[in-house]
Amino acid sequence: MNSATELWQRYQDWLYYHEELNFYVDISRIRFTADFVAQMQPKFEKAFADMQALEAGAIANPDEDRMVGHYWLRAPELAPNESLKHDITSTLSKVDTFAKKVIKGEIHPPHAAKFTDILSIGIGGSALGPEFVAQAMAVTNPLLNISFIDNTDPDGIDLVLGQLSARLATTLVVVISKSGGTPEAANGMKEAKYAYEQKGLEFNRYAVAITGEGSKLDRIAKEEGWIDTFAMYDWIGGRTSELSAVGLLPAALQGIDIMAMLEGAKVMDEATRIANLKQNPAALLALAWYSETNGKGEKDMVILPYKDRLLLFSRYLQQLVMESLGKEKDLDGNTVYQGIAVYGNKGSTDQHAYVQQLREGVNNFFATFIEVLSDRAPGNKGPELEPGIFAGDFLSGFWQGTRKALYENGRGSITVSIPEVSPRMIGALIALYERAVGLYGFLVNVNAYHQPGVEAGKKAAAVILDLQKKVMAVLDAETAGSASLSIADLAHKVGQPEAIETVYLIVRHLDANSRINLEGNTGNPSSLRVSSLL
Ligand SMILES: O=P(O)(O)OC[C@H]1O[C@](O)(CO)[C@@H](O)[C@@H]1O
Repeated sequence: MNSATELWQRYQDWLYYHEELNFYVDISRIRFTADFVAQMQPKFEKAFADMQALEAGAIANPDEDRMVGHYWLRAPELAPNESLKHDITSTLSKVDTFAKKVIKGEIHPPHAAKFTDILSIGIGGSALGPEFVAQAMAVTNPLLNISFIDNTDPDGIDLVLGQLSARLATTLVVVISKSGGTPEAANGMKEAKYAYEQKGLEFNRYAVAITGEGSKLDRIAKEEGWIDTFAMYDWIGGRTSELSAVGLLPAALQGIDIMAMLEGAKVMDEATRIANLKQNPAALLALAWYSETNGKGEKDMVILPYKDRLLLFSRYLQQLVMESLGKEKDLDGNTVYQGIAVYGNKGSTDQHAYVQQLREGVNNFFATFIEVLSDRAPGNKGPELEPGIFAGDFLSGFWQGTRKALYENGRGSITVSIPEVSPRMIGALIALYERAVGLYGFLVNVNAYHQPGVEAGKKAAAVILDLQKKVMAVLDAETAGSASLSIADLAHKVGQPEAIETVYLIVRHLDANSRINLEGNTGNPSSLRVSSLL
């Protein structure tokens, strides 16, 4: 299948086009055969049926005993009961009203007519969607500027708060955490609160929360009298929450048309509900993924949007795909080590970074190009760079050239083409990938809606913080004055001689931040003597 004529035929045979959205999916450059499609047919029939049950309210996340309802966010009429419908519509209208009031100045900071900035605090699904959408829809002069704290890196927090310092008194803080207990989000909130207090500002008059009802964050927000709280429901997973209050409130505050985002997702949902492989763009993606990875994650998914605005799409998809599919066990309890690794930034920039390896190196990936048909805002043609050639022509040429060069060297690619980057298209893209991941999860028989592996890291971190508290207590009790301890003695005295390496790493970090005294050579742990600052 290599002659140009054959490829052109394959392109036409497999091209998916959604007329209303002007949205294309091309999987012709994935080398699957008709036999493979026939073999996959029964699996898809089951996946379509499973997906239908999920949308009807089945417990699709058995471990957490949860329904999976992100599709209802853009079609509340499909929610399985009246109370859920009411939750969706009332939250949406609350988000819309609140954002309009903030933009008009009807909700304003205590000592100014209007908010100028938004500081969004959250991590994972409570940050990646809002960050992606903010960058995708950025404008030169926004109504409100948005900044993000999405980590517990103190230096990163200082940078963001430092940049906001002169405008903190007109900055609205949006704390987002579904569980309301994620340490990074909680720390970001505490650090922001401290910065407000340092300036004599009452934090509660600047803060709103988006969180599950009754969560720790919800209780804090209510007890402290924050401006408002917005509900996050247990049937919405973090990584599929961009079209809930989590993504819609930050977007609406920036003046982004959230109804268009929801509409784009709704139209895409209708298209991806069709139980027919060739007519369903999400099923086509899942088919291509399965073909490339053998249904076992054997190749990585490289996301290459040829559009700066879509730079963060790969990071957004990284969580959506990897947290959903990256599972040790399948739904029957077999050990399967499933998943598909996702990475990428943007073209043509990446052509000058890692595309060399993609073209010629280890063949362990398939590419997904995102092509945006319109180059610039309407009416802005830009300068002619060469006779008859504009900057966007280069971008398009580079994309086509890379697609061709990869294919010729036996490397597969998918191309998703959209007319422009708009709220409607963002909604459609999100809905397309949510459905593709869901269908693929059913194809490979994993629970795509839980993330048990993340808990292991969180628990291990809690153990280390606990050990650090013990280390400090021992140092304060035993080394105040002139005494000091070796690392081995210290580990022994905290009652965990086996954790000597952890004790060393804790001590080295404390020393680098001037919180203890350390003598000796840090590169030679056995030479060290540790003591308290007391
Ligand atoms: O919104 P929360 O509860 O703070 O969780 C943030 C993120 O943490 C995770 O639970 C684990 O990384 C994600 O699934 C989630 O998006």
